[in-house]
Amino acid sequence: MQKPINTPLASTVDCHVLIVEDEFVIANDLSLILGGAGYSVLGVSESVAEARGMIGQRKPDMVLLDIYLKGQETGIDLAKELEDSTIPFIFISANDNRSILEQVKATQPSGYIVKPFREKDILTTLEIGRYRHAHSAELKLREEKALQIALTDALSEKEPWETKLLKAAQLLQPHIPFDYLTIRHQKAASEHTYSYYRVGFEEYQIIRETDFLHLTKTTPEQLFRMQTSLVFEGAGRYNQEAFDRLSQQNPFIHLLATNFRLQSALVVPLKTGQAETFTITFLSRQPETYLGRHLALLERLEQPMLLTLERVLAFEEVARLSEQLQRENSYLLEEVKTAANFEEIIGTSQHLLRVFNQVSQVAPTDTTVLILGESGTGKELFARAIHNLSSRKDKILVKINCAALPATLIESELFGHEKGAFTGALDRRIGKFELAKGGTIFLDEIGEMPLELQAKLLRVLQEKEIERVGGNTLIKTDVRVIAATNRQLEKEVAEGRFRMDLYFRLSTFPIHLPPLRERKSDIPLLATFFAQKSARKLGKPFCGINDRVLGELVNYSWPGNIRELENVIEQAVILNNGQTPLELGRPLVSAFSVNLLASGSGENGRDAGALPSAQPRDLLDVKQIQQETEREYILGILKQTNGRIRGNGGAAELLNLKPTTLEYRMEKLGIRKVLTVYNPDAVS
Ligand SMILES: Nc1ncnc2c1ncn2[C@@H]1O[C@H](COP(=O)(O)OP(=O)(O)OP(=O)(O)O)[C@@H](O)[C@H]1O
Repeated sequence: MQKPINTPLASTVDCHVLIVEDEFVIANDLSLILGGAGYSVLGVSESVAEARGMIGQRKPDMVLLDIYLKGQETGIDLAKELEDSTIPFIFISANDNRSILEQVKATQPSGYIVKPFREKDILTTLEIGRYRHAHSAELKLREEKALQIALTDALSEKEPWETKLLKAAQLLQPHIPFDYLTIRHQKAASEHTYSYYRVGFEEYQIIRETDFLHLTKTTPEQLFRMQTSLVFEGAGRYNQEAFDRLSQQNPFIHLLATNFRLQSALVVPLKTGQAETFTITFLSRQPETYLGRHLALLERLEQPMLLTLERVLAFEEVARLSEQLQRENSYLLEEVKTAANFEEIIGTSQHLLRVFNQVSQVAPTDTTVLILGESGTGKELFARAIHNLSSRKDKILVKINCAALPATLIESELFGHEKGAFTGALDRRIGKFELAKGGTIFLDEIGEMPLELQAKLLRVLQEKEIERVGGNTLIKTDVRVIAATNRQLEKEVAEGRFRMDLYFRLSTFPIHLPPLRERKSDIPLLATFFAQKSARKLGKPFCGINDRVLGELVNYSWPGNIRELENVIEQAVILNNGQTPLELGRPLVSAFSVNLLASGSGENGRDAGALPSAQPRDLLDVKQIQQETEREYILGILKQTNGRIRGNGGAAELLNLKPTTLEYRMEKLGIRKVLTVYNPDAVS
């Protein structure tokens, strides 16, 4: 419940009264009456201009005001200014013309005394006037305090800015009227404008940028240019000619004025300590809406609003950072799982030593690196090594597999998106490029990137700027890019699936990782390393690898490269009793063949088995190896299904192929269908 208002009036000595009266005798009379009652008379002015001068020197606590004065201006003109400056005034006039009285009433005087007057009339009206003024001043103060609290609450709510600011606008309306309100929020690298159009008593239409462009027939570029030319250094009110001038100087205000028939404005820029600015512009259809008291109210609200905004922004920043931290954290957890130090790259073959040299050369620079090599040759491992040997090693390495995401999602995954950028974009999300700030981004399977996105990636590499999906601002990036592919990018370029310009941009420093079959001397080392690692993981003793087994490993062609070797050894360790040297648990049939089979079946329109006959020698060898591997793999599956091709659990189903396609491939690979009963000796 509110406390009853009972403000004691200041003593008459402390009440300074200005008399604005051009008749000397009356003015003198008034001075004597006031002086006799103990009031301090500030002075007597004969004209509005003179009164203004005196008020400028010292603000009176009360003005006794005649209507007709010396000069052009009347007491009513001055009354408007007094009201605006919240100086109470009492009219003293002999005028009883009705229209004049109407005008007098509109100025909300604290009293009205008709000439000729008695001393008693003057002193009583003065007393009542002072009391009413003090009373309403306190009421206003309370109202203002309540407004301040309500604004703080509205702005602190956990809602989007658009909703919060609408609530704040609704709260301000009874105090500062407007027909159109725009709030422009500028940050270092981005900005957003919120606009509200009053369409009913308490009804507002949110004017979003697209609506605005449509309504005003403007292009986004034009709007951006107009808005950026709009700079308000301080608060100001613009009525009548001042508004016309503002609108002439300022194309954005002009656009608003013509499209929404606006005629006056009140502007206040709020600059936060985080170097963000909120420029609030109230606009009205009336030519003289904004008074000094509106501006004064805004100036009084400025500090509390700034404090609230700074707090809310700081809170948002903390939330953003903690989200970033959480993301980084989940990456780091993944990192722990896949951690691989440079020392853990095993191999002493000439091929590998050459790669080590290249890695040490390029790692400390910020150069983009393209790692080429078959699947499982260690591309990711080397990407991590490059990151770990660079000055960015204490920052995050973010990996993105371009083949694992649907084309429609890669862009948002890489660059992030704004809320509402597409169906399902419920929140703003930062992309991997932003996440990798200061660190490295590893774009695995770059050859799978859709053409349209390749253009955007090229721009990012050249300009070092990204744009979120659905966003309209460019964000600076500081990220080193390492890309990898198992495709022959030159062939992809020749066939129009990969942009040549991006290829050249990426291949500034290419590193070719040799397939395992070309560095057989590393196989025993790697096998022993993986066996020890698995044994440690499983808590088993390791008794070495049988020589015969090592021989088998060295002679195998390893189409799945090191990953396949690692899997084979891990299985062998699982099956090993921990007391005898390692034996292979199964014949060497490559799991990697699934990929070959898939690409060979023409799913992506890329037939691995359909190389043109004029290929160089080494490519033909590859083709033979692929066919051999595919043959082995199909045989392996047929063994599992006891030779059954069709139906539930048949080889075609396991291979995710149509039975006729499988039969066709089997025929091509020389596998005959007589294999109906599993006979391990016959197949291995
Ligand atoms: N020289 C090496 N020493 C030790 N481990 C290795 C070596 N090269 C690769 N590996 C291991 O082999 C596995 C496959 O390597 P990685 O994932 O880096 O290959 P990739 O070329 O990126 O494969 P893909 O093209 O299929 O993504 C990983 O477990 C990696 O740790």
